[in-house]
Amino acid sequence: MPILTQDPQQTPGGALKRLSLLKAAVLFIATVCLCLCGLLYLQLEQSRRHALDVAQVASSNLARAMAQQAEDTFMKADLVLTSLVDWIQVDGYGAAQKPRLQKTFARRAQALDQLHGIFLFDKQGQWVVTSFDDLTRGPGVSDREYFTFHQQNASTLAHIGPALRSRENGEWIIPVSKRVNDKNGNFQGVVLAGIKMAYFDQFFKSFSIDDNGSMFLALTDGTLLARRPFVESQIGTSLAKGEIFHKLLPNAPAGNAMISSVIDGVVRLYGYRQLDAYPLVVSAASSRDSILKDWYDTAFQSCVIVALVVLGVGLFGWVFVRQVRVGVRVEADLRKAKEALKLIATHDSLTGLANRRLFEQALDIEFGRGARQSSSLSLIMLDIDYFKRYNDAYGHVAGDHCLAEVARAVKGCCHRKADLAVRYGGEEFAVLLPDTDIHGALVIAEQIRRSVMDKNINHNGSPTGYVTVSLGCYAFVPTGRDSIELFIERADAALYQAKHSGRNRSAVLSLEGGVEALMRSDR
Ligand SMILES: Nc1nc2c(ncn2[C@@H]2O[C@H](COP(=O)(O)OP(=O)(O)OP(=O)(O)O)[C@@H](O)[C@H]2O)c(=O)[nH]1
Repeated sequence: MPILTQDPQQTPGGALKRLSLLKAAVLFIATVCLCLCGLLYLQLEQSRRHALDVAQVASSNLARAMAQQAEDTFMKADLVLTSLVDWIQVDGYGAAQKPRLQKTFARRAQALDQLHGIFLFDKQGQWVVTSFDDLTRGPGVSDREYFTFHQQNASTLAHIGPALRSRENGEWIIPVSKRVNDKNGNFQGVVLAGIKMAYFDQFFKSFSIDDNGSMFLALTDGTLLARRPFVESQIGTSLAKGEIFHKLLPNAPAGNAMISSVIDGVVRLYGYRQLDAYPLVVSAASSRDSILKDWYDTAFQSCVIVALVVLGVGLFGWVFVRQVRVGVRVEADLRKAKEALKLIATHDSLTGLANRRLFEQALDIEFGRGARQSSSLSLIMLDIDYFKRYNDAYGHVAGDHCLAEVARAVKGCCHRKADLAVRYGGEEFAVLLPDTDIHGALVIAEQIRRSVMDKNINHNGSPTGYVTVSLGCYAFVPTGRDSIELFIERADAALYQAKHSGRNRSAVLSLEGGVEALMRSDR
């Protein structure tokens, strides 16, 4: 009958608690690391957005300033052209008017910094009057876009054409022109104000943008008029397929977008704006790399710090988990050692059967159980016959072997889990049979007796020639006020009777205290 006395710390539940502590530790460390990474991500994402927002406001403001400047520049040229056209249409541009016109052209051109010059062309495209002293000679401008535009369009509004090189001095200019009509509205020529591209270049340079930033002025059809950085070969190229002209302008006349340039492929944050009064678009952009340069530096430093912290926490966690694992191992070893000690303390080392200490604990428990359940408790006391002679004949070592063999036979007849085989002392054994009446006890006693006989252990000192045992059985229903000593004494008395009746037999003690039955050996 196994006695379970468990230390709560050594139960499987304790091990489970350790295991869940380990899991909790791993979970906690993983959560801390994840939280750190999450916080870093949130913080970096927030600062990245902030940097982009600031850059967005800056590029919007820049685009607004550029739009204002471009509108002022072109409006002034437009006003000059309007007054000149009015004058020419009233007075004509005959030989008599030319000197006055030339002076007026020159004065107006000098008055506006942005103007390269003012030109009047007749309906064949030949120079009539210019703001320059010398009249240019040549094949004329009938091939120029602005000239053919006015030739073919009756509109008297100012026209801004693609940038071109002046045939006067080769300077890059943006042409602003107006149609000149006769009294009947027929085409009579074109007045042109050339706006210096250098003027815009100077204006663009007055803003501080990063080395990879860009600013440009373009027609609404995407034709590039002026750009910083200035690359001559790019002037006149079309930006129509770029995202600003292709996608953004059709939806909103002003805005911001992070896009890759169609000109140089650099990713920039563009602020763009279409002018209200003229078919022009301005844009200012800072490269993404320069906007985020400080952010990249901060992000790198933060990542290094967080990586070090995560590493530290991970290392600490690893050490902690290792310690817990070592603790679990040590605890398991201790548990095994304690179990071994308990086994030593409660079992006989020679036979492996329960010792008297365990027997007494079991008796205590079974007396209580029997009383509670009103069930019969049986005890068999057995003793090897003529064992002294066996020792004398074969020696103590052989005697020990014999004892172990008999113990095996006894143990083999304890079929129920609650049955307890005990080495009571010397060559005497006891078998405690809970919930068993005297008949059952006698059956088991006989099984033990036969089992020992069946082992056929030679014993010259015994009349039978082999080792036999004598057994005494006693059974009663505990009442709760019973004496353990009396219980053992009665079984012992039955054993005494079996011995004195010739050995190799089982005896039963009746409830009245007398020996009721003797069962002889059948061999
Ligand atoms: N080898 C060995 N002998 C033991 C052990 N314990 C007790 N004995 C011996 O068992 C013998 C018991 O002898 P007795 O009490 O005279 O009984 P017996 O010779 O078996 O005679 P009956 O019981 O009357 O049949 C003694 O000689 C003890 O020394 C043990 O652990 N090992």
